[in-house]
Amino acid sequence: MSDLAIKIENVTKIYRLYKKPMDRLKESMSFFRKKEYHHKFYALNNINLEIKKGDSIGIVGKNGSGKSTLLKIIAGVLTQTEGQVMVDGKVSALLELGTGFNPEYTGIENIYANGLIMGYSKEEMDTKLDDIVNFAQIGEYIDQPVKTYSSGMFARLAFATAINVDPEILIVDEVLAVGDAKFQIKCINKMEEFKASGKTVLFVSHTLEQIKRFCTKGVWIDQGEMRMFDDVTHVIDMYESEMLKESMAQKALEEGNSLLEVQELDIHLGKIRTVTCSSEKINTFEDFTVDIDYELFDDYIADPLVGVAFYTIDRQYIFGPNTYLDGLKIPNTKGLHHVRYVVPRLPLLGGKYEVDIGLFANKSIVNLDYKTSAFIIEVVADYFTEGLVHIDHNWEIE
Ligand SMILES: Nc1ncnc2c1ncn2[C@@H]1O[C@H](COP(=O)(O)OP(=O)(O)OP(=O)(O)O)[C@@H](O)[C@H]1O
Repeated sequence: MSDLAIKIENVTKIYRLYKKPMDRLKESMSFFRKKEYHHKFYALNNINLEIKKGDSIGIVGKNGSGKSTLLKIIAGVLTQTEGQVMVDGKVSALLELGTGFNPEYTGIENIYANGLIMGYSKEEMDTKLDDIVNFAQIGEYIDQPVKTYSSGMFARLAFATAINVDPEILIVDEVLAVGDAKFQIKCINKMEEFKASGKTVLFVSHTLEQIKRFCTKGVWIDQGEMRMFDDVTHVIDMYESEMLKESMAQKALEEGNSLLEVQELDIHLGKIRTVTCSSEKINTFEDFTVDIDYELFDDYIADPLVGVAFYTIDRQYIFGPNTYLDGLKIPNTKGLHHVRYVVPRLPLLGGKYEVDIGLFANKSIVNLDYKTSAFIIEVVADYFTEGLVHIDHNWEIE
């Protein structure tokens, strides 16, 4: 666990859903024959995740996909049905508005109550109180019961409390959307400070730009399952492209296409057919090529592009050029096409590297096909040095 802040193993959360309230009662009364009146709903299904200390993780997914459920389980306010969650460090969680606050208590009383839950004494909270109250800036409302607060005031108090109690792990679930723009900027700045001091942040937001700017890694939860855990830009790109595909399919449905046609449109716009690299074992500074055959199934595909991305074995992103960024137009007509990616004098140093291949449309917004780790290359370096890539250089001596 030493460099891990959070480890989640095979976590599943099941809710029992009953058609009628009466069914719940009937089930509890059926002692002997144990008849079941519910069906199981998997809010999370077998999630595995390792989050390193200092990581800032953005969690995305459609409404109801399980993001808040995951955060609540990590924060310890909800128990998983199956699996293990290990958390190393003090957690401060800003969950849905209202969680963790007593509506009858005043702002001040809630600040102390929250501190107590996190394991701080009254004396310790006395020293933090001024920072919290100054950050929240809700004036004399701080002495009123929180049930009288507007949602914006509530968000201010919740954020001020969570960030000023010195947690090692900060969990922020969408609450920033509630505050006004000025307060949002203040919160993001505070979160940046928090991140810069090497602490761990988990952040759910439907504002993808916010996640892209703030987080280093992304998690995509889809119908309770983990679709992706990778470099944040990659996750957001794939997520956005899927959302766009879905809205294109929805539009086509609304325009009267049959479901079959829509499914065709959704799935079969294009496909990577074959990927062949010049050699899977290669020396540093050797020429390296990748031949990619792709097929398009329609003539109207706008601005297709092919990308190649290099990753380390533990998925650190190294380099990911694509034909569009390099100013090259590739064939966009129906049929089979071929592009060759050429690297003269491969500058990678010794080690194994994963290579992803992607086929996109609309200047990389629509993901047509993506092969994560299409192949792995082993690079042998005669050149004796350390690191990932060789950077051309000279030494000069006066
Ligand atoms: N107490 C509960 N009983 C039954 N189902 C529940 C309960 N709590 C949550 N769910 C269901 O679990 C699923 C996941 O909910 P969750 O709140 O984690 O989604 P989310 O990704 O955070 O959504 P949003 O983006 O809308 O906040 C949803 O379908 C929700 O209806």
